[in-house]
Amino acid sequence: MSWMCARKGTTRRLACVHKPRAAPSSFFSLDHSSSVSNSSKLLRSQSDTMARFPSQQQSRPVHATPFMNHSNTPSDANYDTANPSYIRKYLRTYGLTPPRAESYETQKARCLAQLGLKSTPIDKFLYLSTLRKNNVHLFYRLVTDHLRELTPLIYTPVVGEACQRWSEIYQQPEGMYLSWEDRGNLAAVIANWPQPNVEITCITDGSRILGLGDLGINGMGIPIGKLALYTACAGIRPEATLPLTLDLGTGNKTLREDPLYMGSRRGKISPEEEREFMDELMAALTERWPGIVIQFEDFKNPFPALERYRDLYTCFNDDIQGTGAVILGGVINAVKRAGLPCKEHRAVFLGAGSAGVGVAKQIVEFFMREGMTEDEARGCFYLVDTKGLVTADRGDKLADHKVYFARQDNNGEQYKTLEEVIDHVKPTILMGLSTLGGVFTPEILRKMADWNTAPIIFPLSNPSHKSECDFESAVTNTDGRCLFASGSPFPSMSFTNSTGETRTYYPGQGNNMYVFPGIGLGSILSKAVRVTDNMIYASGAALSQALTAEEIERGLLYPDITRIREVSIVVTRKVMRAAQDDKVDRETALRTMSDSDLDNWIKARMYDPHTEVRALEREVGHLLSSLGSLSPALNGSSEDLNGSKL
Ligand SMILES: NC(=O)c1ccc[n+]([C@@H]2O[C@H](COP(=O)([O-])OP(=O)(O)OC[C@H]3O[C@@H](n4cnc5c(N)ncnc54)[C@H](O)[C@@H]3O)[C@@H](O)[C@H]2O)c1
Ligand SMILES: O=C(O)C[C@H](O)C(=O)O
Ligand SMILES: [Mg+2]
Repeated sequence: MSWMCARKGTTRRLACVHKPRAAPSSFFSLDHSSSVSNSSKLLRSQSDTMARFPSQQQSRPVHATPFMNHSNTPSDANYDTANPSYIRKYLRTYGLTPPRAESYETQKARCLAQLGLKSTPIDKFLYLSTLRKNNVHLFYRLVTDHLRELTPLIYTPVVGEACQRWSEIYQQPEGMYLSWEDRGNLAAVIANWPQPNVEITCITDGSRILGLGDLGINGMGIPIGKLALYTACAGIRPEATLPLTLDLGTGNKTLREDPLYMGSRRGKISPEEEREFMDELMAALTERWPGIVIQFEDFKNPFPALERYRDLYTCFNDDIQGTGAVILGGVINAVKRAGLPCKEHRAVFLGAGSAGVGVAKQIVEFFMREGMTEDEARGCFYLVDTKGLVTADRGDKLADHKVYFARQDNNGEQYKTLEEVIDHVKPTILMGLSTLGGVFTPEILRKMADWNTAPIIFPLSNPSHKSECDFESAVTNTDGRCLFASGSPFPSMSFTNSTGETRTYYPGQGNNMYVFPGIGLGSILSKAVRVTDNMIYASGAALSQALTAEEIERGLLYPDITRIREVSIVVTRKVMRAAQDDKVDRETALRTMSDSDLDNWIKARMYDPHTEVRALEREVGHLLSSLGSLSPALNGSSEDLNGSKL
């Protein structure tokens, strides 16, 4: 599916113009002099893309290695109070932590108690950031064991406030910043990243952070938060992730005038300059880490970059494609529950941006797979932007990505407001991807309930206060009949409907966090040379099938969030199968593996923070026994006091 070629039948190929600038020899006085070279030029073809992968590329290691922090010294995770004494001695941290080797449960109890002492969400966010820095394995043990409670603190909604206040609350380096001023030298700057084996990066330029607008480099919270979920939900090792924020200027004048703002004061660079910068960036990233998966996030206009790079690099755009897939998963289930055939659905989308168009296109694909023609499927969609219903004869120049959905059947009439559009369409599906909190008013919700037995209502804008309506309003104004999913989490609620039945209602969280971890891991493990449309679709379809009987019984549209790690394995497998079907996988030996063997193979490669100390113990044990020097003085076990044997 070509995002920039919205007019049917046209295929616009963008010329790849890349003019690397020579790095001044004095740019950095570092011993790594990998400035942009000829070999880092934008790769031009599939065979070039294949050539990026060394033929002997190793499978990712299953064993644990001591975690290295950003200055390439042993990180504070090596001071884990769960480490038994002989590990502390091996790591030379013996004596530097209190003597007792603690169980995970004890550690977690302390962390949760400390977290409870923090009174505001941002204080909790900062506490967790510091914990991740101080003891990465403990942080992930805590997060994976308390996903429901902690995800909102490290991701949406709290990450939204963290981004708005990033330059005020900044405490420590946690990712990489690349500036327009660094152009020509991006490879040299990237060489500063201390981790040698990066497998995935999440990149933003901060220009559309959630529904909060242009936040410039303050958007760094997003790549950090997303990559934390890659680790927590799909087990990509923390040190294999690179949060990356581009300082390409900001259109946010308030930020530029804020003395604490940590980015450049320039206005946003032009689209042409951005393209030049991105060309160099993509080449530099893949030059250093040939197998890297590149995820674009929260760019204001992400369509040109996706179109330009999708066939050249292993990359995807989470807001267009990840969101499309996750909502596809929820819609497949909602359509089934609503009981209407696809062809009888009419979907109104408030918001015709990256997410709106990305979601609509995935559902078109679903309707087509259910037997409709492309024109019939497309005809079910009514997109609304700031100027009203997107029509072909509206009189303004439509952005390329909207043209595909422009209505031609409006008989010259233009519908300017959401209310006018929904009265005209009487939709069965109402989607919100507009950044306009509360715009699905009680009146609109009641109309949806009048027109439909089971209205599908997905207010998907983030964070919570940008949601087009909250769960309570949707339930109460539809008499509990809506099929609901929101981008940010809402609590479940008890409600008595008009027939006097009281029950608990559970909101769905239609957030791309259900799919991007699996898309990323599937691409890494299959060593995909590209991320294809089938891989994206497969992630959403897999998600729709991942519910248990009990979850279906509870009326859920998405699996319970506490099962997300388990669900990510299935999503990963389906993404890998789609990569195999499309023959973009390089780990071809996996093609003949059975599904259950492949699941086990995936699982064995997932980072599990609970087994890190045990894995380290095994590694040190093997090392010492192979040296024949496993002396009693080096023995020890958890919950022993360590100090007795030196
Ligand atoms: N739930 C998820 O997983 C998920 C994923 C991606 C994006 N989102 C959310 O979706 C929202 C939109 O993201 P995007 O990337 O599409 O942004 P975008 O800027 O590309 O698109 C926003 C769209 O909303 C429209 N809009 C804005 N104000 C409007 C108004 N007053 N009336 C009518 N339309 C209006 C714009 O015209 C545009 O079409 C954000 O809040 C984002 O957080 C959610
Ligand atoms: O970041 C999220 O929570 C989802 C999505 O990518 C967004 O931009 O809102
Ligand atoms: Mg996003």
